[in-house]
Amino acid sequence: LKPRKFPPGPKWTPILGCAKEVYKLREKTGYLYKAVRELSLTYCKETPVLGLRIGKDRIVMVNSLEANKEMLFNEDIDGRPKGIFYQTRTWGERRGVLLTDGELWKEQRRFLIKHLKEFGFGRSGMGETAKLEAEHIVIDVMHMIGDRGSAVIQMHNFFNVYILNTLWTMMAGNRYNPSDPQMKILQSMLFDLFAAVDMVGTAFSHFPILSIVAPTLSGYRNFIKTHKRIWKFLREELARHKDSFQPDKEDKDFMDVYIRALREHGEVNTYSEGQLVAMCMDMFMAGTETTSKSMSFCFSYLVREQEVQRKAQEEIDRVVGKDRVPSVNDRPNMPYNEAIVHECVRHFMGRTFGVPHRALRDTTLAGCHIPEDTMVVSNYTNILLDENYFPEPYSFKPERFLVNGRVSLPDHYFPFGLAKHRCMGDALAKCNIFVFTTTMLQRFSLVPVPGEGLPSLDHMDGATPSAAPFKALVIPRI
Ligand code: HEM
Repeated sequence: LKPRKFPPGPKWTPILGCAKEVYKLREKTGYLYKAVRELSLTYCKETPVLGLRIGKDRIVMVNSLEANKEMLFNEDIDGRPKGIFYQTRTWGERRGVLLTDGELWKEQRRFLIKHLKEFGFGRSGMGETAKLEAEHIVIDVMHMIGDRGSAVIQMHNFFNVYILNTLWTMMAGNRYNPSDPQMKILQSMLFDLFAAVDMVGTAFSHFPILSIVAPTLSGYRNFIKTHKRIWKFLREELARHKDSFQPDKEDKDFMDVYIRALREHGEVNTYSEGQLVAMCMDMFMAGTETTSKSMSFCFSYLVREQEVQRKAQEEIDRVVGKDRVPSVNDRPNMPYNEAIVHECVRHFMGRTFGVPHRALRDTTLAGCHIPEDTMVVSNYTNILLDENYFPEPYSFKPERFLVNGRVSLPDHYFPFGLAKHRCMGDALAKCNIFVFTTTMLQRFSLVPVPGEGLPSLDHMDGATPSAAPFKALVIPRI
């Protein structure tokens, strides 16, 4: 039964809830965020929250700016969802930092941030790592171009491994070559997984019985297969670290720090080897998927909008010149390029939902009753793609973040969340996007492939949306 004063929404039927209506609208519009918008227009004329039930899950979508701020600062809604979808990825237990809450999340998040800083996270070392990766990008692109004068490059997932490397250097002390066969498989499996599930779950999480009676159809089998592959990759990395660990030598990366803590204190409180693997998995997923998909939107628009590209290159040539590579320290002097970073993150987050929260106890939101264990999700579309906040929201206009030639971020721009669960990696994401984009544009121009038209404005739906696959003709400038 729908609880009293629960946010308005479609009627609930036994077992399915309103799954049928959501599914039909999603089929019609092609995207979950558009289905949610249509439902909100129908049922929530006066309330900024939409109440759904899909299978076993009570879900509240938070639509307005004010309601989102209220939700993100409400400590009663500071939990993360529980259940098969969120726990199968960590061996049936609650582990990691992305989808946990309470003491475990608090202690481990603090430990992770504190020690990652030793390896440059959130500090100047981060810019240096990004610069090194950007240099690899230039070498790899030049290699693709060879002596042909230009190359057609598949762009929508081009930056994935370089982005992973900036994080992995700190987490596990190594970088991967984009042509590494194991990394290629892992990245493509992750891409497919994120396209097949939503932020709020997937068929087998709303209807757990499907994981037994229809494991393939419900996506359960694929979910397990992808996770097994990632677990194997991480466990091998851990085994290598344990074998080469030398207690009297300085720690080289976060894995070393954690291994030292386990050797010195044992598996006490919330510390365990499983927790280390789960945190690496969280960082692997949250850290690469989000940034690389923001960059897919960035380059899709840069190829479409040659004028934006020209303005960015003019600023790069003026501030950095051609004799050195751009660095994150150039950011204060390059407002247009910095604004490009914010604009591409806006396009990415405007098409996705926040990481789900969970009501830890009965509470209220926008005057509605939110019972304990309800999933509560920020709907960023209604802020980041709302024309009242961002005029012509579907255009790519870096200028919207510039006031008197300087970057100025409005209060309604918070694509990394707010309050206690705010994204851990925003500084890294912004640094990578800035350094990779400016280095690419300093060295190359990207134009539509002759005869193939402009990159599509469509995009791929999923937990993290991506620009539709596209290619660009890449031509050296220097
Ligand atoms: C463009 C890139 C990114 C965007 C738009 C983004 C956005 C977000 C959002 C909206 C949240 C949820 C906040 C909430 O629950 O209220 C989040 C959480 C999180 N992000 Fe990011 N993120 C990005 C990149 C990264 C990177 C690079 C990392 C890793 C270094 C990362 C790690 C995390 C983690 C661990 C959490 C969970 C935080 C917690 O619950 O304590 N993210 N992110």
